Amino acid sequence: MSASNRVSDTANPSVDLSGEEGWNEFDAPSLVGDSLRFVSGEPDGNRFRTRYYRDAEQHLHARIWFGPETEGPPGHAHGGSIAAVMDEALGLAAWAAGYPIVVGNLNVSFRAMLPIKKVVTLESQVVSVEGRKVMIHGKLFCDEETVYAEGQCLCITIPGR
Ligand SMILES: CCCCCCCCCCCCCC(=O)SCCNC(=O)CCNC(=O)[C@H](O)C(C)(C)COP(=O)(O)OP(=O)(O)OC[C@H]1O[C@@H](n2cnc3c(N)ncnc32)[C@H](O)[C@@H]1OP(=O)(O)O
Repeated sequence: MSASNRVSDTANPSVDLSGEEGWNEFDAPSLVGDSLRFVSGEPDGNRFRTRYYRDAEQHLHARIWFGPETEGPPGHAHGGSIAAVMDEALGLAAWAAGYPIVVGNLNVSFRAMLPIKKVVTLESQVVSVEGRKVMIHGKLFCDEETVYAEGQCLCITIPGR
């Protein structure tokens, strides 16, 4: 990487994470404290910037900026960065729906390369609850034609929460 690229990568761009009409901002830290620091801990940083919302049906959505420090393949997000976002957001979706969980199993399908320095949308849905097993599905996309990743997340409720 050239020195000039490095300079532009460390600049602090302003990023628009605003939601859609009908979405209400969701105060995730008030629910789960510091547990979101790994992905969401640096709101002005160059890795991820995230903002969570819920719609009228209480489904969790997010606007997520994949910054230059998420890079894997040149110009595109590292698969692990996408998996980390899925882990946090789909786990949080279960918590937001009232299930205190940890993630037991997470499958991520990488459908298209995700350009860095781009804001994408995550949507999620609780698809089933059987005993302690809560299944959440989600996808990362920028429009109907462009889905970057899909996730299926099996969450297991933890006792005493
Ligand atoms: C402490 C929390 C603080 C706040 C956190 C805020 C989070 C914020 C948002 C989150 C962001 C971050 C999110 C994160 O990063 S969470 C961090 C990453 N996840 C972990 O570290 C979890 C590690 N694993 C465990 O702790 C245990 O294995 C758990 C608790 C998951 C289950 O062990 P436990 O001994 O308790 O239960 P059990 O073994 O009797 O199983 C019970 C049932 O579940 C089924 N099963 C279990 N595992 C799997 C599996 N892998 N695939 C398929 N099925 C599985 C099992 O068959 C059984 O089903 P059934 O036989 O009844 O039908």
